[in-house]
Amino acid sequence: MEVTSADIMRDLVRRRLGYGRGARMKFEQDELELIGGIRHGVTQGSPVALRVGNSEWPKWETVMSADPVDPDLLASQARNEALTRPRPGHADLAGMQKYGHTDARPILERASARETAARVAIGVVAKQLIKQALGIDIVSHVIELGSVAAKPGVLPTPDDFDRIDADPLRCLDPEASERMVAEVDAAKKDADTLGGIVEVLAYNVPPGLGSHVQWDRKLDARLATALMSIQSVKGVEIGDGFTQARSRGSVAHDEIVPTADGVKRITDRAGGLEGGITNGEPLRVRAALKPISSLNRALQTVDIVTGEPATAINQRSDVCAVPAGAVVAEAMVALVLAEAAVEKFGGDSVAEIKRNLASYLENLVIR
Ligand SMILES: Cc1cc2nc3c(=O)[nH]c(=O)nc-3n(C[C@H](O)[C@H](O)[C@H](O)COP(=O)(O)O)c2cc1C
Ligand SMILES: C=C(O[C@@H]1CC(C(=O)O)=C[C@@H](OP(=O)(O)O)[C@H]1O)C(=O)O
Repeated sequence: MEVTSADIMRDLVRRRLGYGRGARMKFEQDELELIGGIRHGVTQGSPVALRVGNSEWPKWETVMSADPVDPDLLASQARNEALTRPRPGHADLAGMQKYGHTDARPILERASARETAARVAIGVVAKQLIKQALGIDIVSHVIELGSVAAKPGVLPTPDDFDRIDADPLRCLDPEASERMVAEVDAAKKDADTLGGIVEVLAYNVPPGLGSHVQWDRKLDARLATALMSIQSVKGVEIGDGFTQARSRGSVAHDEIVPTADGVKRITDRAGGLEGGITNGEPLRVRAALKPISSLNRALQTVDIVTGEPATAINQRSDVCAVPAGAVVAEAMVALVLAEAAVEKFGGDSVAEIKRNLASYLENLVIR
């Protein structure tokens, strides 16, 4: 299939955008290198390997050196002070306890959402596969930020893609977006941070991805794991899951009616998934991100070395990373769908997957 560094860079750039990101996003650059598996813009069937460097890395080489370094050199680097005051909400304390460190640096660098650059980059390969072989389009948007919610029930289509990206909060509702900007400004002024909710939709998903037969083959469970693995995600919703839970059965489900050539559902409250299997309706999932845990108004903690009460590590940070979280969520959904598509349709080339898909659709018991 076709995939170029320009395709991958496009999503890497999208991940860095969004109102409320910290200073790092402005001066750091993602440096992409395609290492293997792609030749002249076409995958070869061999594994695809890519590397996403950080243009700021040279400044960190001493601090993060694998081998012992001259203590005088270390001391001359301001950033090298031991980080002994773990931030509530970050991985700092749990990681220090588990791995036996008194310095949070090794924990926070590994836990950092910097890692999501790699997920977004490889997610583009997955997106290209599901687009070229199955015609699937993925779109994401921010539906809540802090206390502001976008108008409910407005679902973006692939035609809205550029409009969403042009919005500072990646929100489809311009009036809500304006209020979200104000909420980010207010949180920043108060030295505080914000979280929010993102929604990802996938269009043209064929019925039959995932399976009800085994817990670990259910596609809703696999999507939930993938989304929950994103830093700061604390809740996942499939379709209207939480609203369904508060409704009666008579208004919670998607009734099925006959059409000229098969059947259709008159609503999509289930988000395109029933029994852990895609049902042919648009796939719709949500992820809730908690507020960033590095606050300028630092929270109470304990200094791990002295045992004394302290205020948490306070360093430059995002006020809100929800729009970036939406782009990462797109990548995770694409990776899960690509895996499920290859399981279901097999094939060693795009043409073969297409043939297998066409034959499956043609032979569906009920269309
Ligand atoms: C795109 C993105 C950017 C983030 N930026 C920050 C940040 O600047 N400061 C921070 O403390 N946490 C940030 N986080 C969240 C932390 O990485 C996360 O809270 C931490 O790794 C602990 O994991 P958990 O929240 O999933 O438990 C960010 C998360 C995402 C998805
Ligand atoms: C570097 C990125 O995000 C980082 C994710 C992150 C965290 O704790 O998750 C904390 C911040 O970095 P630091 O506290 O080290 O300055 C973000 O800038 C990135 O997204 O490329």
